[in-house]
Formats: sequence, C-alpha cells, structure tokens
Amino acid sequence: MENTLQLVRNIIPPLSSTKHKGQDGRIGVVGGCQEYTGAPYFAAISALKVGADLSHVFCTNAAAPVIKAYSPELIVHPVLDSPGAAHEVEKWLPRLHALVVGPGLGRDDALLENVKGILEASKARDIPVVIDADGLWLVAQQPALIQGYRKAVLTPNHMEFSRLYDAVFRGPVDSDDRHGSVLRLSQALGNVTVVQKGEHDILSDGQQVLVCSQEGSSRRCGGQGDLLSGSLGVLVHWALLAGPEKTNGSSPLLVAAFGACSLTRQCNHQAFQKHGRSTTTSDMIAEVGTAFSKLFET
Ligand SMILES: NC(=O)C1=CN([C@@H]2O[C@H](COP(=O)(O)OP(=O)(O)OC[C@H]3O[C@@H](n4cnc5c(N)ncnc54)[C@H](OP(=O)(O)O)[C@@H]3O)[C@@H](O)[C@H]2O)[C@@H](O)CC1
Ligand SMILES: Nc1ncnc2c1ncn2[C@@H]1O[C@H](COP(=O)(O)OP(=O)(O)OP(=O)(O)O)[C@@H](O)[C@H]1O
Ligand SMILES: [Mg+2]
Repeated sequence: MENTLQLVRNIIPPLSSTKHKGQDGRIGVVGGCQEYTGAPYFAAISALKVGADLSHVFCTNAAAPVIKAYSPELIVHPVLDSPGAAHEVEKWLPRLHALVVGPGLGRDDALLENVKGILEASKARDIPVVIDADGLWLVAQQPALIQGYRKAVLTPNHMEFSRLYDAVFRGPVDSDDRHGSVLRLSQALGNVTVVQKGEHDILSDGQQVLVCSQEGSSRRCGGQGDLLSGSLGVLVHWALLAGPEKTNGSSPLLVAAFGACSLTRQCNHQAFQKHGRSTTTSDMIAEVGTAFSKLFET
C-alpha cells in the first residue's frame, strides 16, 4: 500500500505561480437527468476539490438549472437530450483533459445513444475516460464501445461488475476469486483499467492487480462512488502527464485509480469520525482537502 501511495505522490503536479488557469485540469462530467442531479454534482465538485481548475457538467435540459443552483463553481451545459448532443459536447473536447461518463445519467435509450457518440468522439481524440454508473450500463450493452481503449477506466460497484462480467463472459462471476475476475475482465476488454469497488477495492490493468484497503468506515451512503469517479478524472489526467517514469513502470492509470480509491476511503473515514451514522457524501467532500494532504502531501 505505502509503495503505491508513493507512486501517487509522484504524479501530483506541484502548485506553481507560473501556471495558468486550466493547466492543472479541465474535467468534463457527462451525466445528470430528471431523476439524478446529485451524482454529477458530487463527481464534478470532487474534481475541483482534488485540484482541477475547471469542471464542466454535460447534462439534460431539466437537470441543468438544478445542478447550477447547487454550485456557482461548476460550468453546466444543458445539451445531453438535444438532437445534436454529441456534436455539442465534441465542440468542448479539445479543451478538456478527461471525461467522467455516467454519474446520474439514467438509462433512457435516446440519452445513451447520444453518450455513445460522445464516447466515440473522445476515443477519436485520445481523451481519457472514466466510466461509472449508467455509463457502465451502456458498456455492458455494447462492450465494443471501449474494447481495447487503453485510456478508459471502469469503476463498477458490486452490481455493475456482475453485469459487465456477465455481458463479457456470458456467465456469473466466481465470487471466490475476485482478483482473478477483475484481471480477466480487464484482459478480455483489451486492458482497460477496471476498479471493482467494495470492502476492499480490487484494481487491474490486465497485467497487475492492486488492492486498496485504506481504512474507510461502515457507512454506505449513496454518492461515494461519484466522489471516486470525479477525483479519478483529475488523477488520470495528472498520471498521464507524469508518464510511466514517475510510476516506476506501473500503468499511470492504475496508479491514478489507486489514488482515487485511497482518497475516497480516507474521506469516508474522516467524515465518519465527525458525523458517525449521519455521514453523507457532502460531509465526505468537505474532507477532500485534509484527506488529500494526509495521504499525498506528507
Ligand atoms: N444523489 C444522487 O443523485 C445519486 C445518484 N446515483 C445514481 O443512481 C443511478 C443508479 O445507480 P445505482 O448504483 O443505484 O445502480 P445499480 O448499481 O444498478 O444498483 C442498483 C441496486 O443494486 C444493488 N446493489 C448495489 N450495491 C450492491 C452491493 N455492494 N451488493 C449487493 N447489491 C448491491 C442494490 O439492490 P437492492 O439492495 O435494492 O437489492 C441497488 O439498489 C446512477 O445514475 C447513479 O449515478 C448514485 O450515484 C447515488 C447518488
Ligand atoms: N464494504 C465496504 N467497506 C468499505 N468501503 C467500501 C465498502 N463498499 C464500498 N466501499 C467504498 O465506497 C466507495 C464507493 O463504493 P460503492 O460500492 O458504494 O460505489 P457506488 O455504489 O458506485 O456508489 P454511488 O452511491 O456513488 O453510486 C469506494 O471508495 C469503496 O472503496
Ligand atoms: Mg455508483
């Protein structure tokens, strides 16, 4: 654990008075619909709190005023349910360093079709993508969408992992072999990075398997996975900038994922110390700054 945390420390860009706004990360979150506005907010604000300079949300028309009202710090585009959605997002892609696809997206077929176009445009531009929540629902329907795209990281929870595994292998997960299952899924998808969240997080790029057991808590409020995927959007960008020299030969994306898992669990731990059973994801987001310093700046 400690060795991998050191690799995470190596990819963090120094704060410097010579940098301009945007250099430490411009992240886009694709998600947010009528039902779910919290999830894209949690992901986008977490990206900012970890250290990105700008955080965009691409959501449906109905979700946009709600998300804007949560925070003046987010840039919100009400485009996801418009006929030219993929084109609208594509216009922004040259200015974005990473996309987080799925938090609060929902499962409406027309929206998912638009997101398919966004994923294809992102791959064509070589933009790293973190795929979570309903983005994983889409990938389970069409694994070819990310097959072999090495700048993709998938962050399934227990259910999402089973669904993906079943879609790829046409059979259930062997629950006695979590390491092997994560490794095999990554390999079968052409070495995309897979992060299976749970009591311990299991991470693989199809070559290495890492386990993150950073102490969290027993509190399982909704939204913790959104904090993880938003944080990972920034860390993925930083890791790719730093390159494998800084990660001692390990995959930069795997190191980034380990960083996001450790950070999320540490936020959960700290928030639980203060709030106990009433801990919510907003309490965890309030801990991002101190958790980050404790893990990565000591
Ligand atoms: N505030 C907001 O706006 C938030 C919005 N969110 C958004 O909601 C959307 C749907 O996401 P999701 O995670 O609810 O969908 P999915 O994974 O299909 O789970 C459905 C069912 O699976 C089960 N289950 C889950 N974990 C399990 C486990 N470890 N072990 C065993 N079973 C487990 C459990 O079933 P049950 O216990 O009811 O049988 C659960 O009810 C998505 O857009 C997401 O971003 C969230 O981000 C939260 C904050
Ligand atoms: N049993 C557990 N013990 C400790 N930590 C856990 C446990 N289950 C999940 N976590 C941690 O909680 C975080 C979110 O994982 P979870 O499985 O709840 O994601 P999720 O279902 O996608 O969340 P969300 O509600 O945001 O959709 C991860 O950092 C994971 O390490
Ligand atoms: Mg989730």
